[in-house]
Amino acid sequence: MIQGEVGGKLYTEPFSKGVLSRSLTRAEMGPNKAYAFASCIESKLKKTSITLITIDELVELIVEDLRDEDPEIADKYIAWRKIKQCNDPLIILIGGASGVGTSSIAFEIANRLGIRNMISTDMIREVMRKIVSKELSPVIHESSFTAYKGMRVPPPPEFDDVLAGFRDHVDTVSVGIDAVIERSLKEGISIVIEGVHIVPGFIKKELIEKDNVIMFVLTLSDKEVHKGRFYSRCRQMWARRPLQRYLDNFFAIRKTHKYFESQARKFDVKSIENIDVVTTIDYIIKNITETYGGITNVEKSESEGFDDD
Ligand SMILES: Nc1ncnc2c1ncn2[C@@H]1O[C@H](COP(=O)(O)OP(=O)(O)O)[C@@H](O)[C@H]1O
Ligand SMILES: O=C(O)[C@@H](COP(=O)(O)O)OP(=O)(O)O
Repeated sequence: MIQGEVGGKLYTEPFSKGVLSRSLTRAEMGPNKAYAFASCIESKLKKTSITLITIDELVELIVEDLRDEDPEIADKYIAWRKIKQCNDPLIILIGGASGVGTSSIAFEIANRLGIRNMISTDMIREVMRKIVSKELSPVIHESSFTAYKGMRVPPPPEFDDVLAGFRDHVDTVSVGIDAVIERSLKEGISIVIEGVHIVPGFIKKELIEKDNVIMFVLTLSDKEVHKGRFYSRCRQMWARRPLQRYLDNFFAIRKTHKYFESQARKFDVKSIENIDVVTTIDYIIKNITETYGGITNVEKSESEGFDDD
């Protein structure tokens, strides 16, 4: 039996190969290998006369064997456990101009960390559009990069139209994003929020200053690579968004991209060139472990938003 602790209370449960292999896949071990490894750990436990082992002792045993099997996976497993053991819910914000890959990366990060809640800011905006009429806020009824077309009073000539519209659009949607963050903190739910509206400088200061609210910005400095992402996105069978619209507005989208870069610098938000998915994910996980993983060390329960493994 395994002995763990939740909120100061001890509990015991049988060893499960399924639970352990799921944790190992979070550390990027292939599913078959993970199941085989978990079976070896089970046999090892059966061979000893120990009938009760604490979670910490079990983890020590796993890490020892993992180090022999694959040191890189051992490090990833340790990093993942560190994040999972923190007391507070984790709010991960991933922003970037349209097409840079925020939804793809957010999905992978949520998977890796076992976070079951994820929302795109496009969805938050869609709810807001039902509440706020086009007459009242024309900008949020546009895309972020065409928002300038909805501005009732055009910006003074010294301002860039696209960026003035973008800022207005993001500022409005940020009210909804703040609400999702506040609710997640109140309920103790970990969540990944992603999209073009996650812009440094726009989320409420008191929220973004929390250690467990962590923002990243994705970039693609090569504009041809960026353009290519719209082609690959629109090739997917289920994609319903017309390629031409993004190509026609590509110049405006690049302006917002530049704005993301400068805001990230100004507000000291980590920005990552999203060239290779694995590199981007590893960077984000490493960063979260370093900035947040070392804070507290109380076992998390399932209700706090992570998968129970
Ligand atoms: N690191 C990456 N390497 C290669 N392709 C990527 C990467 N990140 C995203 N993509 C692809 O680029 C396209 C746009 O990504 P998506 O996540 O939809 O962007 P966004 O949500 O920022 O608009 C998708 O087809 C996606 O599969
Ligand atoms: O407003 C915008 O910039 C895009 C963001 O979506 P992503 O490209 O980031 O998914 O939404 P759209 O109006 O094109 O549906």
